Amino acid sequence: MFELSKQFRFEAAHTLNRMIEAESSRRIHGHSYRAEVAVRGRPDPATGMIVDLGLLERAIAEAREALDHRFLDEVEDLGPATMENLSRWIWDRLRPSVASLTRVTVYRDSSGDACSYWGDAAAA
Ligand SMILES: Nc1nc2c(c(=O)[nH]1)N=C([C@H](O)[C@H](O)COP(=O)(O)OP(=O)(O)OP(=O)(O)O)CN2
Ligand SMILES: [Zn+2]
Repeated sequence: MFELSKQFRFEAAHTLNRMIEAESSRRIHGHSYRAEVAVRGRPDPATGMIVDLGLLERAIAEAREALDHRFLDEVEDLGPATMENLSRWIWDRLRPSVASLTRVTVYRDSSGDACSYWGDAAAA
């Protein structure tokens, strides 16, 4: 079994309703995010690839375009702009074109935060 992954970065603003640090979180503020998209499988003997990284890059480019330099509160279907919802949102966007998708991880390196999503089936 192999895991192949690709990362991308995006900068975005959001607000958040929280029980702690409530006032500063409700103000519009921004973060630098890094996301990692992973597929698992065995390479096709003919191509030597699980999936062509170029196809992964195309799928990522569409998702990145919808997130980078955006106000995340306005991104359709995202809900509250948490790392949990971002990882699920990226999963939902990529899954139709990347069948072997197994994990999406969103990082906020400046604060050491990370959140991974393996799809709802993984919870069962
Ligand atoms: N379970 C979660 N908890 C929190 C999330 C989240 O996505 N999931 N997000 C936040 C906020 O985005 C908050 O703004 C982060 O605050 P903090 O870690 O204090 O980061 P800073 O904005 O202070 O740091 P920067 O280095 O400027 O990014 C909170 N909780
Ligand atoms: Zn924030």
